Amino acid sequence: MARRVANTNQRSGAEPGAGRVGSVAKRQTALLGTGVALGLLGVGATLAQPWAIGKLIGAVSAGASLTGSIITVAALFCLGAFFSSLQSYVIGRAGENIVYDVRHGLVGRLLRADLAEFGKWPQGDIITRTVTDTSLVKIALSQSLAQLIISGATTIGCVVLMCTIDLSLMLITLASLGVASTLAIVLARKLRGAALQNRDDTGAFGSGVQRVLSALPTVKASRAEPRETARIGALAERARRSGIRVNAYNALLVPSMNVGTQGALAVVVGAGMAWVARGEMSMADLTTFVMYLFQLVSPLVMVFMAIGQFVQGRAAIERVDKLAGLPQEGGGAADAGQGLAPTGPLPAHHPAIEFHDVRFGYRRGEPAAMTQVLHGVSLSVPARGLTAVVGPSGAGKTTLFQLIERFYRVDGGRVLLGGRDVEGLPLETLRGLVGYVQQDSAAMRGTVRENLTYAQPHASEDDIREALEMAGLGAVVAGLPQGLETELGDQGSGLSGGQRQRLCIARTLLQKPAVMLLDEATSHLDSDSERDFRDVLRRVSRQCAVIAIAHRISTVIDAEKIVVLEDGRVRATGVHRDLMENDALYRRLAGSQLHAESGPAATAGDRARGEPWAGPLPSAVGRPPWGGLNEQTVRLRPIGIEEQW
Ligand SMILES: Nc1ncnc2c1ncn2[C@@H]1O[C@H](COP(=O)(O)OP(=O)(O)OP(=O)(O)O)[C@@H](O)[C@H]1O
Repeated sequence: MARRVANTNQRSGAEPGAGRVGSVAKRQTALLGTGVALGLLGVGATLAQPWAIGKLIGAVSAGASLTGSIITVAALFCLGAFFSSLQSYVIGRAGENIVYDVRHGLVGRLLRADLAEFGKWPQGDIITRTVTDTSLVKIALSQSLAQLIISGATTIGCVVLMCTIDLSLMLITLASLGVASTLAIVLARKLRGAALQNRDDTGAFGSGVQRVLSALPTVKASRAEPRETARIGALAERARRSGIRVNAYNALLVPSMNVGTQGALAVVVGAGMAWVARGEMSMADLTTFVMYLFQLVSPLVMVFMAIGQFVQGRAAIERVDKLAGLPQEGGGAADAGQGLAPTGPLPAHHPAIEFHDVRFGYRRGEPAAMTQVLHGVSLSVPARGLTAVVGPSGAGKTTLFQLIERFYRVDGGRVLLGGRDVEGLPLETLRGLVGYVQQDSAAMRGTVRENLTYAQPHASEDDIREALEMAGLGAVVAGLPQGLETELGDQGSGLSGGQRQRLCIARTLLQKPAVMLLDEATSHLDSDSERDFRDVLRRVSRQCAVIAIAHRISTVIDAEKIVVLEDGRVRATGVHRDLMENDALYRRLAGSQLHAESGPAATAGDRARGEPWAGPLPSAVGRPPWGGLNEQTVRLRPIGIEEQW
């Protein structure tokens, strides 16, 4: 019976991302409020300055004492500067807190994201959203929001005070500014669309760069540098074009306000001077009015700049919210800690792992189309000993492991660990009991020790030494310049493929799992190391259940149980000798391997016998139509090989 309709690990479908950033910003309300309050105090001091200067001019005209007026003006200047710098510090601090909270929360959600959903996102875009967009969120939610409030308050204050000085002059001013403001609002709308496009284009560029950098040796070996440079250049060009559009709207926004305010200034000074000449207005009032108009210009421009920034920031907020809305793993009763969480080894009377009629398919594309991979798989793995899974490429071997780890959920049937459905186990418990060495051994940048103790950060020195020895890596690590403290590069570069693989095996051994999953763990090992590794497997499989996916039948030839998987179905189960007798596919797999292993030996032998080796191909050798070796190439090969041809 098909119990589930979706194979993602999340329970409630896509999670709405909207509002996540907003709720993070709410935590900074107190600090932002303090910043805005300080800013408004600064606004008060600034708005009082023209009034105090008007008083000073009045005192000069009346021949009165100037001391009090001068002290007031100086005090207002100092207070304005003090509040403004304090406001700027407090708002900046709130901004940094916001970006920290957003990034911290986002990384947490990314690491707990459902793998099926996570895999749909280009990694470069994820990085752009996590690093660059979050910076824009900071600017939008702190600086521009505060600027909007403070400059808005200054503008309103100026307008009110100017109205009290001369209402007619103020109406003339507002009419001149109205045209510019309308234009600015239209421009701000266009800016938002352009900013959103530019963020997406920048994300696509980031993805393109990440894609080639993660496969640089392949790019070089395929001589694809010019092609990739052109392809990524085209992405950069798209980002450049949308960036220019953002810039153009930004460039129009502020000058359109400047032109409006300068026009207003010219009209006000002309009309005001005429009224002063007719005795309808005092010079002190006109001076104060013009000073307020000057004070109005800068905050008004700031309001529109802040709108521009906020609009760009909103585009970034939408992008970050969408990423933060990635469905999460777990979330069920078991993960909330209500499930019975077994600790320590699994009960010996239960099989370690059981698959009961498991059906599963990956979903790809939008709308999702399912490719059925497992068609009713049933198997069981004893609590101790080595169980091998063999089968042709694409048969679904790795998929079995992904379902044990609950990276994906089954569409039908059940997967049991120690007699309990993995669905009912908290993920933390499940993944603590199961050690997984992946096909592409995942080593990371960091020291050898950090890599080793990744799953067991507090492992003792004795345990580390034992795990290294068991994985056959003791001598290798001892020979490294700084031993365990030797730094490895990205993806563990600095070690050979085989050493990286053994490092990952040692890491899993250190975890002392109840079930150990080894996905082609010996593919990088040479014959001697493989023989040693078989001893390791023997030793480990006495302690726990070991399930090994093996392309090399020789690694698992003495396994207690071998499962042959073909096209997502269990085709046969047994020990090596039985399968050799009874299963044609197994015989073929084992046979082709023996053949493959004897091939290179013959070649090496031929070379060792000192057969003539013709060296590099002459440049005149033509390229056959299918791109492989041609007749001349064959003739250039050593005699032993030529005979084989
Ligand atoms: N993340 C994925 N999304 C979609 N399809 C997938 C995904 N991973 C694997 N598949 C498909 O599922 C099928 C089984 O893949 P799986 O990796 O389990 O095979 P395998 O037997 O381990 O192969 P190999 O021996 O080559 O590693 C393949 O056809 C593969 O294309």
